[in-house]
Amino acid sequence: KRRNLPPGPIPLPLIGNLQSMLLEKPGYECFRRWNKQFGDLYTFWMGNTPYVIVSSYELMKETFIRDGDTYKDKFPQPFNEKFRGGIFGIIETNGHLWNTHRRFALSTLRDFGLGKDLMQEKILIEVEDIFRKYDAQIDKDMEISTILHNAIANVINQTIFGYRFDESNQEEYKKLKHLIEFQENVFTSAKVTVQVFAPKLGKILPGESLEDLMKDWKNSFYDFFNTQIENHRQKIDFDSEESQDYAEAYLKEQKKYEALGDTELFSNKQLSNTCLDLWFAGLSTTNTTANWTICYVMNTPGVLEKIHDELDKVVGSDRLVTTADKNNLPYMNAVINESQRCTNIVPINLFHATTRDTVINGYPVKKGTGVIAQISTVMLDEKVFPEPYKFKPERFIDESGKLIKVDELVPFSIGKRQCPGEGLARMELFLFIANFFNRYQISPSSEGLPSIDKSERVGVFPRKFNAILKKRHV
Ligand code: HEM
Repeated sequence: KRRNLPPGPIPLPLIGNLQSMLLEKPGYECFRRWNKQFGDLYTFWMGNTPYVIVSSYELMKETFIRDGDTYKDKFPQPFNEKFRGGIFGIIETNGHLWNTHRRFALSTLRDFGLGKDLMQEKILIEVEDIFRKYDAQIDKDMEISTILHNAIANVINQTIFGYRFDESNQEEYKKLKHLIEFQENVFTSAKVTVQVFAPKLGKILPGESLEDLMKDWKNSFYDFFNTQIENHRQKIDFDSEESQDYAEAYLKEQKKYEALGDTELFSNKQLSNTCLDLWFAGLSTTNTTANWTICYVMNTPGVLEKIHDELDKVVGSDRLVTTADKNNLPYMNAVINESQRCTNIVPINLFHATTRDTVINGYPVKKGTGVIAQISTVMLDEKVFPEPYKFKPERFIDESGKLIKVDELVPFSIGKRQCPGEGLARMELFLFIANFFNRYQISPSSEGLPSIDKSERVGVFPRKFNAILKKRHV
């Protein structure tokens, strides 16, 4: 089976090369090594399945961008199909279903004011809310990450279902947070990773089966999404032009399609799964990045002072920082860029499949072969980012103090599947982080600095940490 594929590390029976990823946490170091050993293109085996790894920006441009249609499908994962009861949503679907729903999600996000003031207003309500919560504990040793998580959950839930998690529904929020943490802890363990990606080996491992582990968790999530959708269905006014949230917009679109006799494309199952995709993809990613940004800044001498210097020159008070300030805050943007690069949330990107027979770097690659744009190693390439494990925002600033655009900064991936939430995520990261540092001086709690060690788990997850905040403008 290996003969015609680009050469790569020798796979072991049943597990393939998965063990390297699991042993070298958080999971990208083996890919960096193989990149040096085999070059920009090699084959990595997850269980019995080969994936062709594209591992330089230049080759990604040639494949995923210039020949985007060839790389736009997702490689089917039986686990996902079992979990969802079919192939639904945006992340896992292909063809017309995927294309229609991706476009619908993008245009709905745009209608909700992404790039305009409407979305900013929603995020700034959350910024003011976290200020109230942090202000109540000023000068005390306090937990930083939960308040931030609640705010980011509010932005996505407001966008999808039109309401926030405030004092009145904290129980619901806590339950959801618990489910997300369960996913972050259990579903990323070595055993579960083997069960998902090397199922033949996974089946013979002792302990709970994947199905048993998944059952309650899956039911609780779908219950939440289905309840929200049912509530919307009961309240919806199909005659109103404007929609308040994604679920409402979807139900209206569903009605239009039904009137044309199509009950498949905008189905109920597709709605709950699209909500699941947006909710998950929108919350964990943004929260993890924002959370690590604070950790990196606290751990890197000199950065906080530079952030404050710039904010004092440009903002100069405790007024809210808005997107209108963004272009005047190059250092702040550089901090966020560097944080996205260092946080590097996906040690291995999502699994694509070729839509036709093709040739990459002279190797014939058959239609339906797994192919991955290895973005995490591109962002750790020392030729582009010297001392890649060091947090150095200056690498994004030129001699005249301007922000430099570096093509190899690709946290949102590239090509036809590039993250559709990028605009929202960027806006959130800027508004939450710039406002946080503008309002507060942060210092370590009695427990010391938050950890930036990633060697405990496969994957990158938010840190729980305490710190002491003081107001900078009194
Ligand atoms: C810092 C924040 C975020 C990062 C780093 C991030 C990163 C990514 C990456 C690497 C992919 C995989 C692309 C590929 O298959 O090549 C992706 C896909 C996706 N993201 Fe994000 N994302 C973020 C925030 C968001 C937000 C806020 C949303 C929703 C509002 C979102 C929704 C999605 C969806 C639906 C996909 C699947 C797209 C498709 O398959 O067509 N993401 N994201």
